[in-house]
Amino acid sequence: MASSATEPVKVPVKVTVTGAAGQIGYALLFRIASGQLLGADTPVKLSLLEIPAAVKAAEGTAMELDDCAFPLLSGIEITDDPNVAFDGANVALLVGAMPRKAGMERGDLLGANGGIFGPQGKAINDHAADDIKVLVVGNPANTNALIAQQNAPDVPAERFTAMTRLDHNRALSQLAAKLQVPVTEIKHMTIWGNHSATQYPDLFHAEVGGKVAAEQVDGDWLRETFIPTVAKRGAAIIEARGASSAASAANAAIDHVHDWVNGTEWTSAAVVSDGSYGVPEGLISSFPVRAAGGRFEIIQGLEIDPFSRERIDASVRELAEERQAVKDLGLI
Ligand SMILES: NC(=O)c1ccc[n+]([C@@H]2O[C@H](COP(=O)([O-])OP(=O)(O)OC[C@H]3O[C@@H](n4cnc5c(N)ncnc54)[C@H](O)[C@@H]3O)[C@@H](O)[C@H]2O)c1
Ligand SMILES: O=C(O)C[C@H](O)C(=O)O
Repeated sequence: MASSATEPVKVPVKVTVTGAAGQIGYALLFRIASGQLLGADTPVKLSLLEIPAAVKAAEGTAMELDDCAFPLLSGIEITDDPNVAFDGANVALLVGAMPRKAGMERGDLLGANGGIFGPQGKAINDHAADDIKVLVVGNPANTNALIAQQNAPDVPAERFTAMTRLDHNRALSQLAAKLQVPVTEIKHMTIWGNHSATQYPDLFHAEVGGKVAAEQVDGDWLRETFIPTVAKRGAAIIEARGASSAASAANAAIDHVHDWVNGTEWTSAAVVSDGSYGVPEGLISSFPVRAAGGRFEIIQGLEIDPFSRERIDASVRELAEERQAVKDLGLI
């Protein structure tokens, strides 16, 4: 329907998706185009970045996107050149990277994937729109985000984030099943640290029915079942599916950016540390965050008990080691 003279016509938001021909890309693009990322009144222009060998497959996905006749989709471009893909981008979803195979940890991918994120960070620095927001999904996500951010010195560091929303959603689901409550009853869930097996899903600040979640489950379940189930869920999915999570990862990416843009009282996201909670400045670590006015802000003032302190410190130590490793590789 044509808009009337009095209706403001919204300029399409340019959303760049890397790894567009991959598994997550396939689960993600249709949801972005349907309005689930930015809202039902925001037109989007998709920019798909792929390696040359996968451009044809991305073209096939674009044909399918066309065939959906999404009212909000104002255009699709496909390229293997990051400088083109990020030109004028408002939102960048950095998905394109190799997934791990059974028996690997996500950090084992640093050598294979780290090199992707420096050039992409530079292209974002040189070409993206002033309001660019970046979510890194490709693993190891926190340190890849750090590499991109360090290669984009002109972009405010806070615009670079990494995805721990899948871990957050997994934690909600596991706790809801244990307590036999709807996920909507759970408030203030938090993932701290790295998107890795050292991550710390925290039930000492989570609340169910207004009461601390950790007090509603037994300590053994919390330590021996809940934490490892959430932290190792990615490996369990790989074991079961023979491929890494895709639709749930795409869903988490939608949740992350949707809440970043539209606001939320409390979620988990890996953001650049300002030193809060003893996390060394500059590391991209998961925190409890709120979002307002298009900005994430680390929720302050939480008391950290000794058990949680130890877990957070262990995950943050791993992030510091990964930062050192990419320094040694000359990636930052
Ligand atoms: N943070 C999370 O919670 C989370 C969750 C699931 C998966 N992941 C990670 O997301 C990444 C993608 O997973 P997938 O299942 O979609 O993998 P996939 O192998 O199906 O797709 C990856 C795609 O990226 C493309 N690609 C590779 N290098 C590229 C580059 N330089 N520029 C653009 N595209 C490039 C490949 O051609 C491929 O099409 C993996 O690293 C995986 O481990 C992260
Ligand atoms: O675990 C993986 O390697 C994929 C992804 O990071 C996940 O958490 O499912």
